Amino acid sequence: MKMTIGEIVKAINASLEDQSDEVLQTEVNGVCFDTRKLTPGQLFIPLQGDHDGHDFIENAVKGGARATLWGRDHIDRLPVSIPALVVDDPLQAFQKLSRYYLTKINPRVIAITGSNGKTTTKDMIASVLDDEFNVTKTHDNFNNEIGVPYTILQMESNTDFLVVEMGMDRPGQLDFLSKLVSPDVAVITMIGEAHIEFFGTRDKIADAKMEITHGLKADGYFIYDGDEPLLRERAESLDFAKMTFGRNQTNDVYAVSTSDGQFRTSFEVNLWPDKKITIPMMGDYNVNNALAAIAVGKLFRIPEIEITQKLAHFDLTKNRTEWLTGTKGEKILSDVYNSNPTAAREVLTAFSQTPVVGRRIVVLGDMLELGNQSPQMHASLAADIDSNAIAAVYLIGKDMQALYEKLKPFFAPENLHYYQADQLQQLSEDLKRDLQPNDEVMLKASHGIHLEKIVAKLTA
Ligand SMILES: CC(=O)N[C@H]1[C@@H](OP(=O)(O)OP(=O)(O)OC[C@H]2O[C@@H](n3ccc(=O)[nH]c3=O)[C@H](O)[C@@H]2O)O[C@H](CO)[C@@H](O)[C@@H]1O[C@H](C)C(=O)N[C@@H](C)C(=O)N[C@H](CCC(=O)N[C@@H](CCC[C@@H](N)C(=O)O)C(=O)O)C(=O)O
Ligand SMILES: Nc1ncnc2c1ncn2[C@@H]1O[C@H](COP(=O)(O)OP(=O)(O)OP(=O)(O)O)[C@@H](O)[C@H]1O
Ligand SMILES: C[C@@H](N)C(=O)N[C@H](C)C(=O)O
Repeated sequence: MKMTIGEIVKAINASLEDQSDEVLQTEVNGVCFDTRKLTPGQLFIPLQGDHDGHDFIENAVKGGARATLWGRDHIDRLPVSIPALVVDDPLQAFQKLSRYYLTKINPRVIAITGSNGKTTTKDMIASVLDDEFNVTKTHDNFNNEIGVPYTILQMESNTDFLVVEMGMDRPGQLDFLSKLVSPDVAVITMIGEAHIEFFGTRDKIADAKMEITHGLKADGYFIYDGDEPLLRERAESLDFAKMTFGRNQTNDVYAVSTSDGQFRTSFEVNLWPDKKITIPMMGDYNVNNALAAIAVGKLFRIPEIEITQKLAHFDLTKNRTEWLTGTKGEKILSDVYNSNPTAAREVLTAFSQTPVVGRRIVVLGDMLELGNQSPQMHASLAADIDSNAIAAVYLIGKDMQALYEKLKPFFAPENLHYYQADQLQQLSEDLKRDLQPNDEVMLKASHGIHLEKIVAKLTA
């Protein structure tokens, strides 16, 4: 992104003391809200976290910030060494600037949400489009009221498509994000139980997910999991053009056959009979993510051969069904970015079918934000852990105790381990000790449990 300070001042209606041409014509080359990642020439945006971003202005200046937004309630500490664009609320100004920039660049916008599969589907869609078009996509998991404006402001001036992931954990959030980006295409991958603590039922999660259509352009497309009744019944009342994907043959795009592999999954799709499509990852559920990407590719007339090739090779964001090798040579399936019952069940099913020379070992951490249903939801995973397929289980977190109790009758004590949430270090040491070169170990937990620290130790 390149904009002059004068353009930014106008776009967000900021106050600026020094209105000299020299200042107004100064160009910034990006935005940053974390001085630890700031590069010279950027506009610093002080946001509120546990600390106040305004407290890091000296770091911003040292880091080469060319200008900064500045909250009016901090006017007593107005910086003088770099232009300070004074606004009522830096976050709202950040969002307003992103809206202005989006309108200026005017790409086609594909917005993706869903309880699971957002990041994977986003990566697949971006890959399918990026030969024919200039694509900017969400990086990492930057999918909320900060992450989406940040993604918008990453666009270059020649961006044709913005492929943006949208997350939510409260009603109203997707309404805001959808109206911020005015998508040409809105995609819902599926409805699970993520963040059900704040909704109570999957029905209410579906209502919140449907908010992604609130900003959809009148001639836009709504693409969704047609096998999900909660989405089908809500889509019926919408006037938008629609495309469905899934396994039922009533869908516009459906998988005809699938074959699961450890490192790749193949399937055929109704659009191109007898043509095998391969994705470089395990998990039958990822076929659905690929079907959504195929629907988008078809919508924008990407040739079938190109869609197939791009799905076979795309850069999946880390910590999602990612195979790694441990220091002893053991195979590690790292799926540690987040977890919820549907996602955990899907990965356990896929992992239990992988070919293995040694033992299959499962490491599961708490699934957060499930509310008062959480213990039962944790215990329910016992149905997906077959002691004939899984040799040993390691569980960590308060609610994983419910699963631990459920599994006791099926595993010898030496093969069933339970750890309190603050015993991550002990779990790590025990796994380091117990894992053997021929083992395969899968790890999955909510972000807040930080199993990525264990993956780092096992692969260091
Ligand atoms: C505001 C901010 O930057 N927060 C990030 C910060 O949090 P923290 O409270 O630790 O900030 P600090 O108190 O340290 O600092 C305050 C600000 O000052 C900046 N700063 C600090 C030190 C310094 O030396 N220089 C500085 O400039 C600092 O950058 C702050 O701005 O750090 C955390 C750890 O890195 C970040 O996690 C935190 O990021 C917040 C959470 C955030 O929203 N980041 C977005 C870019 C984002 O999209 N993050 C996603 C997570 C999104 C998510 O959880 N999505 C959910 C659903 C959506 C729910 C939504 N309501 C929500 O809660 O987010 C999902 O299910 O996907 C990500 O990173 O994964
Ligand atoms: N279509 C799907 N159906 C069910 N589970 C899925 C699906 N796609 C992915 N998953 C599971 O969800 C995990 C996270 O995938 P991904 O990061 O793509 O989803 P996400 O919606 O971005 O998740 P989060 O909101 O936690 O970032 C995967 O590793 C897998 O366990
Ligand atoms: C940050 C919050 N929206 C989130 O993603 N919570 C999950 C459940 C976690 O922290 O693991």
